[in-house]
Amino acid sequence: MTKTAAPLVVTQGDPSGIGPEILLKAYLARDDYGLPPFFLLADPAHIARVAGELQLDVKIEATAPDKACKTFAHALPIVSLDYDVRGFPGRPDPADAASTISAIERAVACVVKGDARALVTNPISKSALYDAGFAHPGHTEFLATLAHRHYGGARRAVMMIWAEELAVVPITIHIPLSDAPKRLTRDLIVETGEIAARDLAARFHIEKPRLAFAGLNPHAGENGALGREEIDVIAPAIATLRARGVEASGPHPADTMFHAAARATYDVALCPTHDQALIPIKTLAFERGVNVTLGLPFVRTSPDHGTAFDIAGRGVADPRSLIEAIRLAGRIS
Ligand SMILES: NC(=O)c1ccc[n+]([C@@H]2O[C@H](COP(=O)([O-])OP(=O)(O)OC[C@H]3O[C@@H](n4cnc5c(N)ncnc54)[C@H](O)[C@@H]3O)[C@@H](O)[C@H]2O)c1
Ligand SMILES: N[C@H](C(=O)O)[C@H](O)COP(=O)(O)O
Repeated sequence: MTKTAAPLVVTQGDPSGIGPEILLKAYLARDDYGLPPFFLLADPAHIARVAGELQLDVKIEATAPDKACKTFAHALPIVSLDYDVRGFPGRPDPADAASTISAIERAVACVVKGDARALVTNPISKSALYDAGFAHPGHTEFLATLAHRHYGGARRAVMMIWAEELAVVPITIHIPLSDAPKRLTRDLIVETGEIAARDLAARFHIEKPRLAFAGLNPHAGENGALGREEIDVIAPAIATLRARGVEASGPHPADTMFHAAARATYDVALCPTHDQALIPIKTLAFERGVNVTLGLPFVRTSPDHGTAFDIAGRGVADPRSLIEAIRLAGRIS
């Protein structure tokens, strides 16, 4: 199958979360949003159960990846994971962890083989997977490991959350906040900036991406009086990036770089810590934001929200972030 003709592959995510529901709703909205064909990696019996319970009138067809595009017009194509998924809404079950992990591994294998052009992941519960022995902090880091497994070489995956009005990159991701200053090295900042600049040019067709770096400390350190990371680590990394031809500015005070006029001056904001980056985007565009993994030899997108166990099974989950994730994966792959 040629890459552009191939469908997207979507993972089940945690089957006790809202993933199955928003996927069914996205399929029902496929024509309204002009979605490219996709298939789901899941247990067809479980997805049929969710559709029945939520009264979502979706025809489901178990199929193979090469039949998915044809099936997509009249039924939701599901490639079976070969697990009997329990997926009771709102109650993550350790017995389902293997199927959740398998879906991610198989989705990457599908993309590597050319059976799919890009992967879209439904949310996983990190703590539920950790309890089951999953050794990776999140999708982003796991996908770097899978890329290494398939393609070899050192692989670094960079998280970006994207919406029309703002794109953000957390430079450190799934680590305790107290560890972030220690992990924030010049090399990490330079590598993250180079990956972001390269993929924004290659995949988002921004000719000369403008990167804006946030400081770590209040007021970006106030010339060293409120912390020295800006002077000792972040500014030298920005200077290195500039010397390598990347358009980089900062370090900017993190609290004042997200208002509309400031946002107009850059294409992506890179922040030392996870929440510095994710709070502004999830405040501005929670229902539309897309998590995109940069730096990999394949495209992966995901909704910007999590498993939402508190509303799973109630039929009220908003599918728009997943819909935008599917659209973006189609656009940039
Ligand atoms: N891509 C991913 O796999 C991903 C992303 C973020 C969080 N998570 C995981 O999700 C779990 C729960 O995280 P959380 O509670 O911080 O965030 P969450 O996004 O699951 O939920 C936060 C709040 O937003 C609401 N919400 C989320 N998505 C919604 C939707 N589509 N429609 C309507 N309301 C929605 C929830 O009901 C909840 O009140 C955690 O284990 C976390 O690790 C996974
Ligand atoms: N850090 C992300 C967020 O808070 O939205 C989320 O946990 C997803 O991370 P992965 O895509 O690495 O699972």
